[in-house]
Amino acid sequence: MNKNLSREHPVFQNTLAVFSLDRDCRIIGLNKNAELLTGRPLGELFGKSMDELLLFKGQTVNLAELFSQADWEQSLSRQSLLLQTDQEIRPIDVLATVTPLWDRHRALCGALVTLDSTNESLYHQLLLDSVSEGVLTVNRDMEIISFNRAAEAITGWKTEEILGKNCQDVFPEELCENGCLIRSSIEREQSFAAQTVFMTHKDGRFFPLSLTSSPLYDLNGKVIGGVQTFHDCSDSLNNALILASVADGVFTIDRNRTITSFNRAAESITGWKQEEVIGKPCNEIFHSSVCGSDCMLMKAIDRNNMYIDRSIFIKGKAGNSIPVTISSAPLFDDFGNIIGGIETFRDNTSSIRESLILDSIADGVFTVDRNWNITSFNRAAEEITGWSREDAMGMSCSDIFHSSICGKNCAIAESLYSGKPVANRSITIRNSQGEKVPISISAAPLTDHEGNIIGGVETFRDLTAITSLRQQLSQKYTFDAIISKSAAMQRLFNILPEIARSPSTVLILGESGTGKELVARALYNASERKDKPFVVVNCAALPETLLESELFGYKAGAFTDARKDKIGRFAAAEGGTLFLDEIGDIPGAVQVKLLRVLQEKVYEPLGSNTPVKADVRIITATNRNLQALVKEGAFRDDLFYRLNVVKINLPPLRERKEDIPLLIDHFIKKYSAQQGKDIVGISSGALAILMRYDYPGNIRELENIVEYSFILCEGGYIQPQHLPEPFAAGFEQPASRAVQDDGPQTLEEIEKQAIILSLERNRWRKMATCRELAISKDTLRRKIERYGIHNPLTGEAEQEE
Ligand SMILES: Nc1ncnc2c1ncn2[C@@H]1O[C@H](COP(=O)(O)OP(=O)(O)OP(=O)(O)O)[C@@H](O)[C@H]1O
Repeated sequence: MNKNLSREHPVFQNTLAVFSLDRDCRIIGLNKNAELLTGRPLGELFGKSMDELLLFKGQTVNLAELFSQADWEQSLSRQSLLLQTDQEIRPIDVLATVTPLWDRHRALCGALVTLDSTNESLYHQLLLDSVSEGVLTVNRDMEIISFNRAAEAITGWKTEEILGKNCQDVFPEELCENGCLIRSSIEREQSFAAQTVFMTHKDGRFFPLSLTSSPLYDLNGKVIGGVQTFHDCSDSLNNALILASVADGVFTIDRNRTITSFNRAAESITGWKQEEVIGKPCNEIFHSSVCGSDCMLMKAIDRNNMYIDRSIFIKGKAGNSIPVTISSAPLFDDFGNIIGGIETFRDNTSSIRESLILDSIADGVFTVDRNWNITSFNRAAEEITGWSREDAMGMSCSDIFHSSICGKNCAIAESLYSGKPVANRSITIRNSQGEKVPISISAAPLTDHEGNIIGGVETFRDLTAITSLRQQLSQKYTFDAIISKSAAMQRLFNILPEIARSPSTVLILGESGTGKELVARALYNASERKDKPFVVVNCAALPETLLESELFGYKAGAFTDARKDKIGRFAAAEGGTLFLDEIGDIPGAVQVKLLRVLQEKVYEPLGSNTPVKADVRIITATNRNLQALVKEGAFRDDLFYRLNVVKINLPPLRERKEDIPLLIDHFIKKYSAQQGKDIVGISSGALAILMRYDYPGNIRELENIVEYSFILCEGGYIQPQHLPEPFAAGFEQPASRAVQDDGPQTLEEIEKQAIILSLERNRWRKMATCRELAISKDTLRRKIERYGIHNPLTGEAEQEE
């Protein structure tokens, strides 16, 4: 090293030694004079601490400490500094100036240290010109006494044009009057760092500047003026304005977790003001549920990774808990180095409130988008279906519910067709275990404020408990296979077990189809003879001669064709029950024989004189008026009295219409099971039609109607048009249109069809269609246009009333 180098050295006398330092006061650059002064090249000094090089008043100049002080940017006044070289410490008499360097987030990122020799004005100017920030100095009278090259470039003014002029005359800005920073620095002997103000360029343009103002001291520490450094911050201001306008909260931190920016939305979400939080550790502000080792932002910085949409809770200034969704990412400088992190956060209070409300509803609720994909799924829905919200979200609703009406009988689609919500429809779904769950659903389309269909909402209630209750109830309405809730039949149910147990003959009276045979079988099933045969003979179906041999059998040779013995139905029913239907139709000869069996419990087969014992319980039935037949002499009165020991009267269906829904339900289940169809019930419209009818054929006729409607109804609910003539008259729908079975349709397709059907029904009259669909005329016109619907008769999209 050059030990002779001193302040007298000619090179140093004419130039400046300049060092550039990073934030930790390590040397990251120096000029030729600095190399000459220290006698060491850049390679040796790079990365060395500046503190090791300079002593100030005999002490190490601890720049880091200086940096941490509020007014650190105050230049060190001219003092005798000791320059420490490898071998020795030499005093040099220089003016040392430390100029702070700020990054665009207003964070201190380093400094320029210049060591000036005694040729003040020249070196002062050289110093100023080598600074990339604009520098302006004024005396106490606010006259401009220096203006560097960067200041010229930024403001458009030349030094010679403004030197000696009053600063305010050159820069007549609004803030000159009251808020002049440089004047404040002079008056208060205080520095103001990185303030953003607007300044007028020489060409009249208005632009933002970031200003730092400090007092200017003489050698005795007296304030002789002020110095201002500044740079054009249009870019960073634009960024700041964008940041301020973003609806999400945004804040940035440096690598030490210190908050370096905090936007307006962040202020309104948390209640903190920017000036209260800048410079504070972020965990002291947010107290979030992940502060500490789980901090997403520090993870983002440490791992150079992004974390998106994490739901956490933070604390507001008032101590309130705020649910937010955060996304964190590292923040880079222009050279790609990570200098901190940025976090955006969105207040979820309202959506959480909505989902809390949804979750508090006891009914299952889910919504779908226009393609039937589930967009929300509440807690009750999870419980009823067994599917978790995570699994259900985004899936097609039919894949979750597997219900009997999924597809073309979809309740949401139906509510679109009818323009009315569907309410309380009972269906079955399969839960995640594949088990059937009975539920009651209500459905409606979801529309936005312009009436556009954006999806559908369905609420549903678990009917398992209700169903089992209903089953218990319906058990009350059944006796064996007989179903009825009518008072007369309920009385019968009460005495049927008694009758079944007794050996007495039973006479069942009732119109055709009222269930006489059913009652006879029920009596048999409940009797002690239930393990023995139950034999049915329709007395009206056989001619007189045949009936006798059918009942009592015959001996070989009894008549021409009787080649061998044949047992009769009495013998077949031995020990069991013989049901003689249409007993009013038996001829006189058979009446006699029957009377004998009833009285003596014996009979003789045809062609035999040997009596045969008969242990048979006899139940008879007729739809004829036996008493009238007795009166007419067509029926033996003694037989009548023998048969009429226990009489059961079955009322016609028209006298117990309350049984109709119950019976329909029963027959739907019966035929669904038989035919493998998924028909789950009857629509209220179809039921209303069937309730109005009188049923001369009684329950058999009702059963036939249900069986018929199974031919037309392919699934879901039996509708009026599925009923046989004449019930279905007037309910015909253009089948090809109403239900197009070519795969699942989107809500839009269904809506289009619903509109076409309604237009057709209303003969293309707009107002009537609007009324039916409960939409406005504008909405209808928009939808007609959107779907390209045309009146086939006129070819026009709309027809005036
Ligand atoms: N209460 C009921 N519950 C369930 N099904 C019934 C009931 N009553 C009648 N049925 C059904 O109606 C149909 C006719 O009943 P059933 O044959 O017992 O009538 P019936 O009075 O004997 O008729 P007929 O006088 O014409 O012989 C049968 O399929 C039967 O199962």
